[in-house]
Amino acid sequence: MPAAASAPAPVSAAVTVRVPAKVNAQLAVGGLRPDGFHDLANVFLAVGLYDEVTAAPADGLRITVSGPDAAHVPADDSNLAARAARALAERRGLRPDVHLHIAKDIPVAGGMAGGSADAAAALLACDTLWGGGTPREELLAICAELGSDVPFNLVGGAALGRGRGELLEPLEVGGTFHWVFAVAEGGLSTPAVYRECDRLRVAAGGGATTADVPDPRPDPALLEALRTGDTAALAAALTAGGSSNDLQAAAVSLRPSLARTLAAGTEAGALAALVSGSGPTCAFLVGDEAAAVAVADAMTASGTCRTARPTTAPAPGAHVVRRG
Ligand SMILES: C[C@@](CO)(OP(=O)(O)O)[C@H](O)COP(=O)(O)OP(=O)(O)OC[C@H]1O[C@@H](n2ccc(N)nc2=O)[C@H](O)[C@@H]1O
Ligand SMILES: Nc1ncnc2c1ncn2[C@@H]1O[C@H](COP(=O)(O)OP(=O)(O)O)[C@@H](O)[C@H]1O
Repeated sequence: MPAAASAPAPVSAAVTVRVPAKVNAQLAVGGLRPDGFHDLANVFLAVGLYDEVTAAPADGLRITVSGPDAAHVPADDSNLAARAARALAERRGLRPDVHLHIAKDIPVAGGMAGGSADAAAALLACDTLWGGGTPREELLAICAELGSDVPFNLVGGAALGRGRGELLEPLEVGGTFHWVFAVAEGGLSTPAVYRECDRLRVAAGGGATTADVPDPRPDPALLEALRTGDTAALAAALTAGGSSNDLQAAAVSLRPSLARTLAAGTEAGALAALVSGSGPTCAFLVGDEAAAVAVADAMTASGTCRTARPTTAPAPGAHVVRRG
């Protein structure tokens, strides 16, 4: 293999990409696969909490992080943004000479795909800094190698994720939905929550593998509610059969205090309450902006979360917001 070249003369001094968090409107979890992943029907919805990743030319690869949760984000090679820059540089035969600064606003280890978001943003920022031109399909393939959620963070909006979540079909959304996110103190480990889901299934008398668990399927009523922008219908679909999130029971089992957080949101007037992905962030669907502010205030006052953030969905995927 030829030696890696220095990065081409950058098109600008720095490129900043904004990238959204996500909530899983539905997370149907199939059985444990031989490769350690679970097949999913993952209805991703990008929400308006954002990280920004700035890529600037440097000698070697450097990571810095700012924001209230910065201390909980690794600033070394294990950072998903660093892994994204290395993966792209390797494909393009370049040295990963880049300083990545992550301005972090997405809760860390909160079930909102913050690390995946930074990986997608770093990929787009580096590609733009290094002259662009990597085909979208290739960027998506690199995203899928970095993690199951990363392709969705690149595309944003709403999408159905099949396979382990990386095989995306865009979904139509017919309106704006209002949400409040109750951010917990401390995170939950995604693999630990999947393991707990398997453990609970076995304890309930079933098995946990693909042979025992039915194929995960998207709920047609939930997809229709998204398509028509119908908040009441979405609330009904989110709570049908308890929760549209198959990881919710596992997250609550590992963090029993989440039951109180969910109840506090319902008491405050939320139309639906669910754990966001693997948690521990809890997501509350509300009717409008005024209700979002009221529920966020009530959640903060309830003492059942660290902070509460009102926002809307869908949000756009990773996109360049500044150059130079
Ligand atoms: C649960 C979800 C829901 O969108 O996200 P979070 O709520 O954590 O953000 C995702 O499935 C998380 O995706 P992501 O965080 O990208 O996971 P990956 O890095 O690909 O995998 C980390 C680990 O999670 C487990 N995993 C992940 C995806 C999947 N379909 N099945 C799994 O069992 C495996 O143990 C895997 O080793
Ligand atoms: N850029 C990053 N931002 C946040 N966490 C990161 C990042 N890179 C690696 N991590 C690691 O990934 C773990 C999961 O973080 P995150 O993606 O925010 O949560 P989740 O998988 O629950 O959505 C963190 O505990 C952290 O150690």
